[in-house]
Amino acid sequence: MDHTTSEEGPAIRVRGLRKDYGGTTAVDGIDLDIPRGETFALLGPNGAGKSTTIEILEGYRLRTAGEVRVLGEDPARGGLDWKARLGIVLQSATEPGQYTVREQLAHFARLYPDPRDVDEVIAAVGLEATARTRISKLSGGQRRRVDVALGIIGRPELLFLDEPTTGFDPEARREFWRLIRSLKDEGTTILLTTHYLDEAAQLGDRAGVILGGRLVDVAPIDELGGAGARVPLVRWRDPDGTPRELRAERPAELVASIARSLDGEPEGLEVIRPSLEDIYLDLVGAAAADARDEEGALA
Ligand SMILES: Nc1ncnc2c1ncn2[C@@H]1O[C@H](COP(=O)(O)OP(=O)(O)OP(=O)(O)O)[C@@H](O)[C@H]1O
Repeated sequence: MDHTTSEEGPAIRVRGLRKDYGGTTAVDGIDLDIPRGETFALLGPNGAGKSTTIEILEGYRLRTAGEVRVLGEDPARGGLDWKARLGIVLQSATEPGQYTVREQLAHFARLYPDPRDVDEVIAAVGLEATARTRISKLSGGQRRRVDVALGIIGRPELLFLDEPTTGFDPEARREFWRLIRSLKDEGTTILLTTHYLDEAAQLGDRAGVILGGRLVDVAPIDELGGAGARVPLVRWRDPDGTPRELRAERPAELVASIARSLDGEPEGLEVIRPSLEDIYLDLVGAAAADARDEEGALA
């Protein structure tokens, strides 16, 4: 289904967003635009402010300050028509009720104007074998699939996924990725938080790294951390055992010159291409060091 609507502007527009919980500032001045049709991965360590941000966008939490538009509406005032255009998978799992998987989905499907077919959704999340099982009898990972199914049953224009695959086994995670790609192909805009960097790399068009309530980087997935972050690292040991490492744009040339200078095979040779996880950890480490320097300067 084509989700293009006559509305102008991005799916999500955030300016100067702030959220204080008593004396704690959880979100500290975020600016972000997410165009329609994009899959955006919000990354950051525990307590960084991801869920708070996403819950404000969903209309679940009120902001302290800033401007927010989600599908053209202020989430603090969004009505039922607006809510029906969103799909939400919260971080905390569904309360297991009396109902079977199929009953629960059929019930929720009736709340939306143009729901997906219940059996199609059950198949998409791989719950055919447990469709007639009470949710309370499912495993943690199976319940999480029910959460995802409930998030997409209403054919949302914008889907929020807060750590959707926590508790999934590797095969289920791959099935879930296929499902998300098919939603993406239909034009669904997706905002995802995850601690699995491979998931962000697989699904995200762009990612943002949030730390201490601030966005410290926003970029296309394969440009996160800047060009320098992707330069391969060559490691080896000198004949006396001293560990050596150098970054090299052209690692083959460097390895050849090391081999020539040693007149043989370098000990412990490794050429490492930084993964998204390495780049993310470097970014978070560098931003935490900057924050400590700032605090030190103010003290
Ligand atoms: N209801 C609340 N009352 C008070 N403080 C809160 C509340 N919810 C979150 N916080 C605080 O706000 C900060 C951001 O929390 P948030 O849940 O948004 O982080 P997160 O990035 O989603 O973390 P995680 O990866 O662990 O889910 C944390 O310091 C947290 O302790």
